[in-house]
Amino acid sequence: MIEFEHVSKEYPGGAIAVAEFSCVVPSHRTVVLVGSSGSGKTTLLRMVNRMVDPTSGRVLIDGEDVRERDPVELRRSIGYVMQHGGLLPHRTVLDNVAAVPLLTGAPRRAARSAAAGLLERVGLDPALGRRYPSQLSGGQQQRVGVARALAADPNILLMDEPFGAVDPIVRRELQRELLQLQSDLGKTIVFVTHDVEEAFLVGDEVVVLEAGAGIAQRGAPAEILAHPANEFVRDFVGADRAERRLHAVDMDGRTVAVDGEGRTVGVLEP
Ligand SMILES: Nc1ncnc2c1ncn2[C@@H]1O[C@H](COP(=O)(O)OP(=O)(O)OP(=O)(O)O)[C@@H](O)[C@H]1O
Repeated sequence: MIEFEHVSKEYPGGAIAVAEFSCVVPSHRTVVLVGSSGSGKTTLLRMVNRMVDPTSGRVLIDGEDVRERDPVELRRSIGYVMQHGGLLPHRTVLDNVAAVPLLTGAPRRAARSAAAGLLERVGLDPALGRRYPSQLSGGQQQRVGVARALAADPNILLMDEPFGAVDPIVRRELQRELLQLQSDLGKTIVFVTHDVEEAFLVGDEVVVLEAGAGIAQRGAPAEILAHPANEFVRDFVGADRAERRLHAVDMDGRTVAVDGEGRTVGVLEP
């Protein structure tokens, strides 16, 4: 479990990125922080692995203040996936995935064979392990980023716009694969995105942020869509958009769902 307790962050120069943010991320759940650019999402994420220390307030992991932990050891114990993969360009894919286990003393052979297994787990041919990151597509690089984050078998995964740099079709595939992975592995995931559709797809819970990481609403996707807390959330999640407004139409004994633009989007199960 991760707890943010009244955390604030003022950067040198006076930018208040986060103001008094409190939130609990339950173990084995995916909580998505969604908000527009500059709302403080990355700052919050980086407080968990101490890449950013809050100006005030605390972040606790399983009850322990992260400031009690050694930052390097803490970072190695938490998986972190960045938008552009963050892979080391001069290391092979396999060595990128094995990097943290090697740093923490795993034998080379075991680390590499575990890394090959992780490549398969994220849907890549282990033969790609011999290539360098620049010899992979954007989607493949993101998969390597996920494999690398999983390599130390962390309980916590931090994902910062992990699929932001790939085309929409690959993005959809990666999102689905993450859901599958999560149903197998049950990590505690904090996922940052500015894309509401992505937030609703991958999140067990979604936290909609305003400027300064103010919580506009927090809840399951269905709760937020059904009962947006205010105009800001209603607008942000597009609750009134035509494709979200479905109605039922009888069609020869079956009921089909039709959206606000008249498009048939599915059949309701009896
Ligand atoms: N190192 C820094 N020094 C000064 N100001 C910063 C620093 N990092 C972030 N900020 C400011 O803090 C605010 C929040 O930034 P943050 O990156 O956390 O937002 P975000 O929601 O992740 O944005 P994006 O979606 O654009 O990545 C912004 O106004 C940003 O300019």
